[in-house]
Amino acid sequence: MNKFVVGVTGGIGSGKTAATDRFQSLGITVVDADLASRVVVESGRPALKAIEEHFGSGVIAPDGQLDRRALREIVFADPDERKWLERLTHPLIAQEILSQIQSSTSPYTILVSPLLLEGNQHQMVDRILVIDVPQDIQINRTIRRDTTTEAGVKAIIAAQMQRQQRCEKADDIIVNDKDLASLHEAIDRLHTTYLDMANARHKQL
Ligand SMILES: CC(C)(COP(=O)(O)OP(=O)(O)OC[C@H]1O[C@@H](n2cnc3c(N)ncnc32)[C@H](O)[C@@H]1O)[C@@H](O)C(=O)NCCC(=O)NCCS
Ligand SMILES: Nc1ncnc2c1ncn2[C@@H]1O[C@H](COP(=O)(O)OP(=O)(O)OP(=O)(O)O)[C@@H](O)[C@H]1O
Repeated sequence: MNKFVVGVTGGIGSGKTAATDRFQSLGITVVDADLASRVVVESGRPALKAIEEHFGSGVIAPDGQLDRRALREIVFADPDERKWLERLTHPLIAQEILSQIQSSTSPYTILVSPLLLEGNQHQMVDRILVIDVPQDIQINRTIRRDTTTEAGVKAIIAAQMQRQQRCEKADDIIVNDKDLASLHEAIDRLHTTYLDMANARHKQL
């Protein structure tokens, strides 16, 4: 792929969305794996039918849509069920992501994904930016944002790559432990660097 793509990752509640909202306000197209994961299980899609057959009608809401909360409780309590769901949805999510990247016309493109480094998605990116936070901040911010418990957040953290391992794979790291203004300053600096890298790539072509 000749587009310059920056992958942004980090654990749940680390601030990926807060970071990528800033890139978007700078005019950069943001492809979001969490949003792509919703598209592939919309009602009427074959994946939703397969999920209903496997997990039963308890994961389908009265309006026919996926009951995300019900499925979340099952898959983060049982790694085998999570793996089953990932085997079904990850190839579809990858297709959706690739088509969105191909449609991007901004100077470079951001792919934001909680699982960028766990599977194959990192193969779609040229550079990896990790949004890193200490675990106590990660848990507190997620509880404040979602109606969830500390145990619920910890179950998801346990299904994700460990913080140190993630940081070892990063080209760039932002430690998001201060206010949003500090996060924005760090993003603005990286944006200049990424524009230079994307320009250098285009000159080579
Ligand atoms: C289980 C589901 C239905 C729960 O939906 P819900 O709306 O409650 O949560 P949402 O999708 O917004 O995810 C919240 C956060 O949980 C974490 N998370 C989601 N899926 C996974 C997973 N398979 N492994 C580890 N962490 C995950 C991410 O940090 C994500 O940002 C949903 O997360 C899902 O379909 N997951 C499987 C697909 C997947 O792996 N998505 C991750 C992006 S590729
Ligand atoms: N620097 C910051 N200061 C204060 N609050 C912040 C900061 N960064 C993020 N937040 C808040 O913390 C919460 C989690 O951030 P965000 O939603 O961006 O995380 P995320 O990594 O996208 O999470 P998920 O993996 O669940 O999608 C949000 O409510 C966000 O507004």
